[in-house]
Amino acid sequence: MVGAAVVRGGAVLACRRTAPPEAAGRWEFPGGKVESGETPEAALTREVVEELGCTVVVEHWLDGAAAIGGSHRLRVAVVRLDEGEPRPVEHDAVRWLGADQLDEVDWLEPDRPFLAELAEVLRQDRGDRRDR
Ligand SMILES: Nc1nc2c([nH]c(=O)n2[C@H]2C[C@H](O)[C@@H](COP(=O)(O)OP(=O)(O)OP(=O)(O)O)O2)c(=O)[nH]1
Repeated sequence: MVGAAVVRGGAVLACRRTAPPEAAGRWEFPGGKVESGETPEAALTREVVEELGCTVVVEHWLDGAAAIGGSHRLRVAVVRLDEGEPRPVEHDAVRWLGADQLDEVDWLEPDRPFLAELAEVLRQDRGDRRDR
């Protein structure tokens, strides 16, 4: 599984799931399964088009991988918006969260190990903007 941390202006786009019932209302990175013959980067950009209707460019992968269930693992990459404005297709809400707001939503458990490094990326991103 791959997840996309869409970063813009020091904030990341968190998306609220609608299914299955035990995950509905909880927050995640847009993404999904890497299909056979597909690179993780291609899977990520495909899933973002499907779920948010916009294109992204993969910047870098965050450290580590989180176990999902018994047999899957989740990797998360920082991505940048390319064409279009993200709008939820499958999710019922999206929120832009700054570094200090990441704990304001109830993330799916496998996403949590990525949040500390992501907070650093967001702080850096905000700093870069101020310098411009
Ligand atoms: N997309 C996504 N899935 C996550 C995250 N964290 C996490 O535990 N998961 C789990 C929930 C699901 O069990 C599984 C991904 O399911 P999914 O429905 O989004 O992906 P999929 O590829 O099966 O679905 P689809 O896009 O092909 O319809 O990974 C996350 O940040 N993003």
